[in-house]
Amino acid sequence: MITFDAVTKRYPDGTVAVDSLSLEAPTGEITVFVGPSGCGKTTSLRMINRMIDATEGQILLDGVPVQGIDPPTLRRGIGYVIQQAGLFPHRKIIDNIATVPYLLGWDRKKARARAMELLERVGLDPAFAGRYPFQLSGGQQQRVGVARALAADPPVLLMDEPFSAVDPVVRTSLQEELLRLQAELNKTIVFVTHDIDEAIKLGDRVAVLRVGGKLAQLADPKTLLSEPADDFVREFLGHDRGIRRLQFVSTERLRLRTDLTVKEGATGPSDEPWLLVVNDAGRPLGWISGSRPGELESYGTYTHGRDSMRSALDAALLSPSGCAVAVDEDGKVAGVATREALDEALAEAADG
Ligand SMILES: Nc1ncnc2c1ncn2[C@@H]1O[C@H](COP(=O)(O)OP(=O)(O)OP(=O)(O)O)[C@@H](O)[C@H]1O
Repeated sequence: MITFDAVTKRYPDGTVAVDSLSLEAPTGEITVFVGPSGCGKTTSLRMINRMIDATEGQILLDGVPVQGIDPPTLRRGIGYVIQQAGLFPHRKIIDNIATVPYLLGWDRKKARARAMELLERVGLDPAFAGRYPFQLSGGQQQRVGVARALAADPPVLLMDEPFSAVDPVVRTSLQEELLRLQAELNKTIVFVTHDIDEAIKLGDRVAVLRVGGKLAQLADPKTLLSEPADDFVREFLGHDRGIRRLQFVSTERLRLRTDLTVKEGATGPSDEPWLLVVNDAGRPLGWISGSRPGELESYGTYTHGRDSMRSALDAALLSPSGCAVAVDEDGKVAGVATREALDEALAEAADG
């Protein structure tokens, strides 16, 4: 566990970057620091591995004050990932990943074997091992940055806006990769971002900081969205706070109709305005309407019980029928969530 105990950082010019910050980042969880530019996120993060020293108060690692640990020893147990990966441009990918094991005096063969293992772990082709950073895309470099931080298997990982320099699609896949890795590795992660969506997606706990380095709220994402502590947090969460809350509402209890699907080629007259056509394997092909029986219209799917109500609503909005297609883990149609069913679920979510 990482503990901030009344930590203040005053820079020599008098700027108070962090003001009496007290919070805990529990072991095995992702704690996200989020807030507007200049609110002290990076300063807070860097005080953990002593790249910056606190002016007052203390930071404890499993109860031990970091001030008492010499920085090289401290950093051996703390992986650090930054924006744009910060790879050594003249070193091959494999040697970039093996940087810390080399520093720790591992033999070359063992360090390289570890690097190869990590390359695969972060979802990269082993063939990249012999390339140089400039021969990789930004997203791939970022994965190498994560692999490098994990190389010596540190219990703590500090991540400073690691995904903010890549496009939104790559960013989403990096976020998912991190969550997948974390489910296996259970590191204690402190993650800095200015993007509230990223904070909500990744954080077990989210610390919202305001300019002046003061903690505005520390809560799990669901609580943050439903009970913002004050106007600053409310505003920072943005106007679509309600929609975001749906991310935490399960589709398990969403009522499905199974009488609105027809096999391909078996369509006949129906009283229903829309029917969903499925193939022999039970996968969706498209909607047909009574008014245009020959044409298959687009549809949106969500995985029933696994995806959230936000996904179900998104799926409904992608279908001209206004209904969401519920599929199982194999992509087979489990049923259809009609507007009425979605309405009921939304009313329930608003109550709860
Ligand atoms: N070396 C320094 N000397 C003086 N002031 C500094 C120094 N480094 C940072 N600051 C100031 O401290 C405050 C907090 O900076 P910090 O980089 O921690 O914020 P941040 O929340 O990470 O911002 P951003 O999202 O823009 O990176 C800012 O007002 C910044 O200008």
